[in-house]
Amino acid sequence: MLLPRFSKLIARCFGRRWDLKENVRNMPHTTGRRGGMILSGCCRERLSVVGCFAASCSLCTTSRGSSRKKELSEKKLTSYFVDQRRVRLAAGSGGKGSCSFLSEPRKEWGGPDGGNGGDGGNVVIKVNQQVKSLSAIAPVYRGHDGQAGGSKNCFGRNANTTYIHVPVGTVIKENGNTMADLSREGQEYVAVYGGAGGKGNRFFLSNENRAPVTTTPGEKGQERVLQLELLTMAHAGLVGFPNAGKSSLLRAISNARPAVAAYPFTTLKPHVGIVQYQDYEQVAVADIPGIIRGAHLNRGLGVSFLRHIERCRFLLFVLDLSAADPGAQLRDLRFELDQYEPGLSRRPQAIVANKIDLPEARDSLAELRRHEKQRIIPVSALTGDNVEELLLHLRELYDGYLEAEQSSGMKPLRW
Ligand SMILES: Nc1nc2c(ncn2[C@@H]2O[C@H](COP(=O)(O)OP(=O)(O)OP(=O)(O)O)[C@@H](O)[C@H]2O)c(=O)[nH]1
Ligand SMILES: [Mg+2]
Repeated sequence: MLLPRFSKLIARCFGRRWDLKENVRNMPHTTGRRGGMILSGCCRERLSVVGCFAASCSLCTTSRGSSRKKELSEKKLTSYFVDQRRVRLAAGSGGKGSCSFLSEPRKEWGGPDGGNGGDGGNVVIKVNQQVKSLSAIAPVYRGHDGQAGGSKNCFGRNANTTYIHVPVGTVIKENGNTMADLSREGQEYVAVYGGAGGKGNRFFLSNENRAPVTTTPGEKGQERVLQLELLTMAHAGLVGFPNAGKSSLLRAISNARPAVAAYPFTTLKPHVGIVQYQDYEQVAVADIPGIIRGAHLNRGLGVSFLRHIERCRFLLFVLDLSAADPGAQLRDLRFELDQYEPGLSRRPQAIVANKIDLPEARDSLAELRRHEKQRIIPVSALTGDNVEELLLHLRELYDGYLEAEQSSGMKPLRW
């Protein structure tokens, strides 16, 4: 019996009688087991020292009320944006044919009855609007194999198709050649075909051979290695140097909430914001990570994000009026775009001169206007000054795009 022995010990430690029945719940660090009491090692010490603050003692920490929810590691909090993936695809093989002969009472030579195998499953790449990046794409996909044939002329079941869900705007390439451009919701591309099922011995029955034992195995499924590339789908792309205020501008004109901070390369993945007009037209604007001089040589974030500009129907060059030479910024941006794809900088565009609220901005704007013939829209993403002019110009660009698409018989991209 443990209880009387511990009551004596406790009473000796605290110099007074300890009524166990009343103080069981107040007793420090005790756990019950079949009516008896056991003390943890650290709590035994506590009885003699009075006061245990060992952090490793879970019972003590609980009694001090300091149990906090375990914080998530930084790794778990970070969401990765993946816009490129290489996948190996193998379709399912066909099921093998069966070799069997019917044998029933009074039907000893019932003849061959082995069924054919089922076809292997295809692997299909399908657009799903809920998927936003290629991060969930596995490196290898294997289709299901067809079921083998059975006796009594039972055919094996065809395998189900394996679907790989990708975001809108995924381009499928093989050895650098574009195989498919999935730009509409629900669009599918059969990447690899499953093998045909094998033949059972019933298939080989003929007048010459009344008892064939021949069967064929199922065909192997097709195998391919494909590159998946995600190109952000948007009408307009915000192109500018780091810190020019692209994310701030997207916040000012849409409901998107990309991070804004006073250091370069705050934005590390493209964000798409939707600008809503009163006639229910919606223009998608993409905030592309900052581009610096030499981006085509992989400086800064490199060419990886220039790819996203490729899909934008028109461009909004965002210049920082607080920087030394905004004209040079514009020249560098155009140069980088042309290095990536010749003629990319000549897409329909608007030049947005940001940070007009700053005192030095007026001079920079005048200087910029002197060298640039094109229309320049001065705005302040921070205070919202003159954002209306930008919205009107954006709508003009959008209407121009709709007209161009309709006149060429194409279906314009609508959000
Ligand atoms: N005064 C002023 N500051 C601005 C304006 N627009 C943006 N900023 C500031 O400029 C800094 C950079 O803004 P961001 O919107 O993060 O710039 P960004 O172009 O998205 O930068 P990256 O994501 O690094 O490419 C932030 O401190 C903003 O508060 C503006 O119109 N006026
Ligand atoms: Mg940004």
